[in-house]
Amino acid sequence: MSELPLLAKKLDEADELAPLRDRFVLDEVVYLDGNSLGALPAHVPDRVADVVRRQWGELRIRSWEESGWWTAPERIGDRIAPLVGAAPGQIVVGDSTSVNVFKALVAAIRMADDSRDELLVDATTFPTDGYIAESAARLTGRTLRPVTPAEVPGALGDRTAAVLLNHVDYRTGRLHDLPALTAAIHACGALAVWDLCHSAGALPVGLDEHGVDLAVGCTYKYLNGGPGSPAYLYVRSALQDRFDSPLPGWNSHAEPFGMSPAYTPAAGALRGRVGTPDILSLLALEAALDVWDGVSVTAVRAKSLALTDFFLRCVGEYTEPGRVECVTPEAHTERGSQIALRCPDAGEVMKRLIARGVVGDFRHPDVLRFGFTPLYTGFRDAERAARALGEELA
Ligand SMILES: Cc1ncc(COP(=O)(O)O)c(C=O)c1O
Ligand SMILES: Nc1c(O)cccc1C(=O)C[C@H](N)C(=O)O
Repeated sequence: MSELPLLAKKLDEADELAPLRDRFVLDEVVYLDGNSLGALPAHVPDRVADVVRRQWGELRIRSWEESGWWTAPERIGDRIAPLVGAAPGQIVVGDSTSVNVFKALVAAIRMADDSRDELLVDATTFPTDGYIAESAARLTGRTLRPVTPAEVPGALGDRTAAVLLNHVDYRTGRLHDLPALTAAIHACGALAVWDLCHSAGALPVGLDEHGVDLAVGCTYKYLNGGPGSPAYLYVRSALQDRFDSPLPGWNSHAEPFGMSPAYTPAAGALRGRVGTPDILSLLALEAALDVWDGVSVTAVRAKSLALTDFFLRCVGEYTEPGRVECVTPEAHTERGSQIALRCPDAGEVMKRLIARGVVGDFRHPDVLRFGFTPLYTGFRDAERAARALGEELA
């Protein structure tokens, strides 16, 4: 009889973050897919109902001012800022990650010296970043060069205008060295643009500390903003005056209600805004961010590593050796908040796991992906998932 179930129980009992689970709507399912869609914070439905019934239903147009709708993109950006190590005034929320990748890349190229004609992109990236980078390069007359993050230092040079990288790889869960890569990019005179989709809310990012130039991220994963909740754009304060948006919509105008035919950009991160914000999603996100009150990202990171270590230990005990290959690095300095296991029948195995109440996801062609969200995932969840996995793989 394995001692792991008892150990899991003890680890849960000693876990200071365990009570946070009550802030979410969860059931008996072991939910290891918060790296795709975060769970629903329990207070969000009532808050959204208030936005719909009172702010929209009763106050109607007055809500742009009285309910703070107009300033929501920057206000909510300031709520996200401490989670990614940014001082206030550098993040605006709105649009999708894809759209923000576009804004960030074109703006970065416009800030770089004209002689720099290359844009480097993570060759292993979540596809949307690669597609958008290709279009940004084509529109600006630059050459797109896909390279793996490990190849970036060797690929940098006088020709590099900007580099787009993922902090954590969506497939393998590998955490890339943001401080070192940003420093290398700066040493060659280029701009560093980071996609934080798989790191924000799971581990410390340190945007200001490491001098990141521009960053984007989604809010529906570890920030639990809900399906399709708006993404965010970070523009380092020192660069804001030079941020020349390729999508200069009226919401980014210095005087939006001046209705001038001439465009004058607003000061600060507001330049990253485009058109009318998606208020319902934005305010659902704002409510969702309340779950972070009193929670430190450092504590979240410590639990995330403990959870993924424990899950790997359970998989090691419950699964026949060689049946799966772990593609997530073992070193803590190289691991995000997910474990990715490779096996040829991953698609079928994940279907069976989901059918028995263990929800992770399958990533083409052969990866089983298990995301660990420290705010609501426990050690018993990790043990149950590994046990079910071992049985399905047997
Ligand atoms: C690294 C990364 N970038 C971007 C996206 C998605 O972008 P969008 O929010 O535009 O769908 C995802 C996930 O969907 C992702 O994992
Ligand atoms: N954004 C998603 C969606 O709209 C539907 C299904 C999944 C997603 C995801 O976020 C996938 C996720 N970025 C991934 O890492 O695979």
